[in-house]
This record gives sequence, structure tokens and C-alpha cells, in this order.
Amino acid sequence: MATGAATTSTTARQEASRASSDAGTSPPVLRAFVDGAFVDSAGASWDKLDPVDGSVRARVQEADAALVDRAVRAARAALDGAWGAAPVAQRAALLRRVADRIEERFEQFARAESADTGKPLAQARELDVPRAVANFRAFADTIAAAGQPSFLTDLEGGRQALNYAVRKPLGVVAVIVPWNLPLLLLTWKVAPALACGNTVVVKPSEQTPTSAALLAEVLAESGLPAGAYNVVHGFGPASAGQFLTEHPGVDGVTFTGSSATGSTIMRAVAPRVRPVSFELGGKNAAVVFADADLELTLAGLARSVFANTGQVCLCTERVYVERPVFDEVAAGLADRAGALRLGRPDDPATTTGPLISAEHRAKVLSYYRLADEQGAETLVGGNVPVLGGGLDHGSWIEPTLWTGLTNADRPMREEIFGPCAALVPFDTEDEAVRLAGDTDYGLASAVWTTNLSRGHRVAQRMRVGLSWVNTWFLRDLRSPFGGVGLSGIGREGGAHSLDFYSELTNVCVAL
Ligand SMILES: NC(=O)C1=CN([C@@H]2O[C@H](COP(=O)(O)OP(=O)(O)OC[C@H]3O[C@@H](n4cnc5c(N)ncnc54)[C@H](O)[C@@H]3O)[C@@H](O)[C@H]2O)C=CC1
Ligand SMILES: O=C(O)/C=C/C=C(\O)C(=O)O
Repeated sequence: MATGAATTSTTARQEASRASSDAGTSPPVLRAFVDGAFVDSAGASWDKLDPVDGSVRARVQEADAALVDRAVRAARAALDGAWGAAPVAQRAALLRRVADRIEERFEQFARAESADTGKPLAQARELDVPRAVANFRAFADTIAAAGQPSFLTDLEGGRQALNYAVRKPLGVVAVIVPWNLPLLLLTWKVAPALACGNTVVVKPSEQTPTSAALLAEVLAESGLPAGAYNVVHGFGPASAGQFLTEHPGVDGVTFTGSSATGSTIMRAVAPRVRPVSFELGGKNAAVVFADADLELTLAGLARSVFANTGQVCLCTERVYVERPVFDEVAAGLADRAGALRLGRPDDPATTTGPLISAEHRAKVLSYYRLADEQGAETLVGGNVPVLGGGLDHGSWIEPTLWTGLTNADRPMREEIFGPCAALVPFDTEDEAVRLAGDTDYGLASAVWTTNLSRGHRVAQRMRVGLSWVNTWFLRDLRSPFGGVGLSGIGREGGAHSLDFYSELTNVCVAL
């Protein structure tokens, strides 16, 4: 039971029934989850708006500094108590139960995720919720199988020493996640953090607070001790995000979001020299060679440019096409953009949702205008659509393609994070690699070719963390995930996640 400044608290089960029964009546109130209970905050509240039609979806209570402090203290107590002492087998078993329980509540998670973001319900069912389940199962497997190398060290005189390392939790981990794939990215961090015995304080995006609260219910039902998972709602600067990252009780920060915020968080933890793991933005390139299977390529490009309305850090915003097939690729991709169906999330015909917010649409639209000013030819889109049926209060935008831009133009250099890309021709492999690498970012790339030698060669030359050939966003959760340059620091995934979420103590025994 929570104590201190909060005025009321409820169990996870009570909150679950409240949140689910509120649908269709007054918007639910979302509160922090601290020390195993939902608690009121003395801070302000804000309305979480539906990006589909601008209606109010939830009233969210902002955690003030005192509540963030309580959350960090609760996490510390759980680390020093039940969860920190839990053996690996117990942690792995808990993660598997969590996966099972998310599956039991599959539709509730899918609807919550779709409602917060406006993304098609079909996408939440096919991508976001299955990945949350997979994240918990993958890290249960990873921690259960994790070992450490040991070394027999030869000493003078024929003696030896045994060196081995023991894995310990990093500690209290701040988990700060964005709004584009809220549940997927939250569980991608929470699952390995808990697997390694850490406790967490989560700050979901102010735009997408719901799935973090649902996950609190599931974790509590699955037997996670109170205090091991806490949620504080709020914004970044002068709000829960800043209070959390500057808190002296936080031992490390894992963050996905913009490069600018990553830089701010680095400064926040610098005085205490805390480790960070950052998955930041991208300005990702696709390279299409003339020998590519164009049907496969166009389908892949359409997905990589327009998936999640372009709001995935891995999305392609620059498409370099070998000159002989340039016109064909441009026309084919424009056809596919024109075939996308913008609409309500629960309409099975909908392929594409709105952007997350009016503010984000203003940003994306500013790049559409900039592309016009810089002389781009707009092949398709370029505007705000008129959809009718109440949708025109939402944050809709047209899928958009340009030609005529160069790498010097701002729409080619800055992350837009919308359903748009520019196509540029190239003549040689070296030129393609140079153009693709001409960016301060370095997250992902995709090479499209039927020449496998070239595929391997070009993929390896890309200055990125993730280099796909004839595919995009194909994930094996054991493989390293992260970026170079402005795209991030560190790698997560499989054993790489264990490395971030653990401290190792090397024991050296003279034999
Ligand atoms: N995965 C990605 O690559 C993402 C990239 N972006 C990029 O960032 C741009 C801005 O979007 P935002 O929502 O403002 O992203 P953001 O990076 O500012 O926000 C992401 C998360 O960080 C938190 N945050 C913000 N400032 C913070 C601070 N000073 N300390 C601690 N936490 C803080 C936010 O509350 C949110 O939970 C987008 O237009 C897009 O270009 C946004 C979301 C995800
Ligand atoms: O597959 C993943 O683990 C992550 C995918 C997407 C992002 O990290 C993002 O959009 O930020």
C-alpha cells in the first residue's frame, strides 16, 4: 500500500476494472503506479486527446517531484528486498507468466494501444501486442541461458588463478519511452531490466500513458513484488521526466526518443556519471539497385516509408534509386502511397492512422512546406486531407513522396517522423553508399538487390546499427539493436541488453 503525499490508492485489480468500465462514459483517470498501487498525485492533470478526432480519451495525473521521489524509493526498497533477491529461475518464470497474461488480455492491450495512438487496430494486433509478448518470452529465455566466461590464469611457478564474473542488477533503472510504439518499446526495456533483477520507474510518453498502466496490472497479477515496477506520468522538462533522470536514486537510464532529448538526459545524469542506453532518431536510407526484384522492393519500400504513419525510428525517409529504374520505382511507390486508406482504427479497410498529435502534424507539415520551397516535385500527397465524418479534428496528414531534393536540403537531413520520403537517383554503388552515409544519424538502412554479393557488401559498408537486405524491420530479438552517431548509444537485444542492465563483479581466486 502506498504511503506519504498521495491521498488515495487502489489495488491494480480495482484500477483495472475502473479503466475498462469507463470506456464509453467519462474519460478514465490515469494515475501513477507506485509501490504496487495506483496513487493520486498532488500535481496537475492534462487531457490526453485522441489523434483520430481530437476528443478527450483520458485525464492523466502528472506526477510531481515528491511522487517521483516516492517511486524511486519504492524501487530501491524492492531492489534491496524481494525482487533484488529473486533467483534467476524465479525471474524467468515471472516473465513467462507476464507474457501469458498479456495474451489473455490481448484485445484490451490492442484496443488501448490503438486508442492512444490512433494506429489501426489490425496493426496493434499484428505488431505491437505480439511483440510485447515476445519481448517477455525472449528475455526469459535469454536470462535463463545466460552464463559468464571464466578464465584459468597461468601464474609463475605453475600456480593458477580462477577468474569469473558474477552478474548483478544495475539497480533502479529509469525507463523513458516515446509514443510511436509505446507498449513494444516499454516491454523491450522492462523485460530485460526485470530479467536482470533490476527495479524500474517508467515514464511513458505524455501522449500514450495507457499501456504502461495496463502493464502495471499484469505485472502485479503475475506476482511481481510491490515497488519493482512503478509508473510516473508526466512530461519531460520541469516534469516527471526531468525529476526522474536527475534523481540521485536512479542508477541508469534507458531511453528511446529524439536525439535532442537524449542529449538533455545525458546532461542530467552526467554529474552522477550514470550509464545510459539510447535508441534515438534516424534519417534512414533505402538503396534500390536496378537488379532488384521490383515487386518485392516496392512492397518493402511502401512498408518502410509509411508503416505506423512513418512514425518508427527505423522508417525510410531517403530512397536512393539506381537511375535505370528510377522512374519505375517512383511511379510504383506513388501508386502504393495513393492506395493507402486513412480511416478509423477499427475499420478493417484502414491501413494508415493519423499522426500522434496536432503539434507533431504541425512539425511534419512544416517539412512538407519546406520541401515545396526547396523546389521538390511532390509525386503524391503534400497536404492535410479532408476526411469528414468527425475526423477533421484529428491529426491526419497525407502520405507524401518527393523528387528533386538533394542531400543538402533540410528535408533530407532532419528527422521528419511522418509518412514521407524523397527519391534521389544514383549511378554507382560507391555513390549510393556515400549518399546513404551522408547524415549525422546512423540507425538503419535497407538495400534492395538480387545480387547477393552486392547485398552483403553494401550492407556491411553502411554506417548504421541495423543494415537490412531485401527486407525491413525484420527482427530477431537476440540480435543487437541500436544506432551510431545521433541515433544512439549502446545496443540492446539478447545478451546486449543483459550487458546494459547488469553490473559484473569479477572474482579472482588464487588457487
Ligand atoms: N523512437 C524515435 O526515434 C522517436 C523519435 N521522436 C522524434 O522526436 C520528435 C519529438 O517528439 P517528442 O515526443 O517530443 O520526443 P521526445 O524525445 O521529446 O520524447 C520521448 C520521451 O522523452 C520524454 N522526455 C522529453 N524531454 C525529457 C527530458 N528533458 N527528460 C526526461 N524525459 C524527457 C517525453 O516525455 C517522452 O516520454 C519527433 O518529431 C520525432 O522526430 C519521437 C518519438 C520517438
Ligand atoms: O523493434 C524494436 O525493438 C524497436 C523498433 C522501433 C523503435 O525503436 C522506434 O521506433 O523507436
